[in-house]
Amino acid sequence: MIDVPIVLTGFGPVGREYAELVAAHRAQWRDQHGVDLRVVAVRGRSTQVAVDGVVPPREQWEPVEPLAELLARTGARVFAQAVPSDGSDQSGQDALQALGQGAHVVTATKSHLLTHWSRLDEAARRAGRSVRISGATGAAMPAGDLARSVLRGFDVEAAHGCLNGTATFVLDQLAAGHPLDAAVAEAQRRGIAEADPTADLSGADAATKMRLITGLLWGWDVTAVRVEAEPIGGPREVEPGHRLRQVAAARRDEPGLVRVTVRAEPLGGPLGALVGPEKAVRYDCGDAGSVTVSGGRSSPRGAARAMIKDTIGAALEATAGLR
Ligand SMILES: NC(=O)C1=CN([C@@H]2O[C@H](COP(=O)(O)OP(=O)(O)OC[C@H]3O[C@@H](n4cnc5c(N)ncnc54)[C@H](OP(=O)(O)O)[C@@H]3O)[C@@H](O)[C@H]2O)C=CC1
Ligand SMILES: N[C@@H](CC=O)C(=O)O
Repeated sequence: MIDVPIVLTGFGPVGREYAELVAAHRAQWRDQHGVDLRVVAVRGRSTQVAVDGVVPPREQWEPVEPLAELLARTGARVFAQAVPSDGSDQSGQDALQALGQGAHVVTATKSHLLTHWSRLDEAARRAGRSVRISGATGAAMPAGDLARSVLRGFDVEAAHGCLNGTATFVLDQLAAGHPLDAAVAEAQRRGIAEADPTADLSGADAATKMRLITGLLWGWDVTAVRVEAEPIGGPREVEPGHRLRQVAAARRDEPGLVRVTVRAEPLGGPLGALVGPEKAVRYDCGDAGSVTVSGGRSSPRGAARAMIKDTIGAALEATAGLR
């Protein structure tokens, strides 16, 4: 049995779902996978709490101690991150700290991956630990797993994806005649859209996820990838049998560039067929054909499930680094 003490940072919708899943399924995963996942501590912005099963109510949390001390004291094997993708340097520093102390990093947070990509990869390889980022590349849809390992040897030529659940949901609401504000508010109510939906609508979030995918797929330095993005505007005429979709794309023969466009996709195709906030990525694999991954819940629960998958994967598989 592999013991997996976990320090979880971030107790918003995703972090709460993650902690609940671990508490509810610990015995099952012990039997099924031979791993004993247990959250031993949870940290917020300024408070933390020791955990033994269910996370105690916030009134019982105490001021945070330095992360290094918490990781050492708990013997953390996994450092799970579900903190805001707000561009702060802290999440990157925390992940580097955890790797330096011998923990794997599992994250749904995206922004520090863009700024710390190479440093995280190097630190993880040095420590012989993994950085797993499925939750950051499309919640429960395993597009990142395909890019990281499953399609090795297929020589992927291009990737096209609907990677932002809010965008797909909002475009369909607009097509059904609802105003933009109402569509975004409903996406927020469902926990899909960010509190500030700018990155959902501008294409920046989809571009971020595609940048991460290119790093996993082709080893691009995601920090340096350029983005050209078309924002979602008002309603638009679309030819029959098609739906508007926000599509993020990258090609191996155009290294360092991700494009996001709003374009008509056929209803019968993998991107046009998406429902609600579902996501999909099509990988064009030359003589191996096209491989599409779609579905997987796009929600805090879906992101938490992706983090669970990554936690179990990091504990069981002998990989190091981001890829
Ligand atoms: N919602 C979704 O469907 C998906 C979300 N994601 C990503 O998952 C991440 C988490 O999202 P979500 O659960 O919505 O929560 P939030 O992004 O709203 O994060 C809130 C939590 O983060 C904590 N926090 C903020 N800063 C720090 C810090 N410096 N150190 C420790 N904790 C901190 C807050 O602490 P406190 O409680 O003390 O305020 C709070 O517990 C985001 O990066 C998001 O982009 C990824 C895929 C899907
Ligand atoms: N706001 C994002 C949530 C996950 O990254 C989305 O709509 O996909």
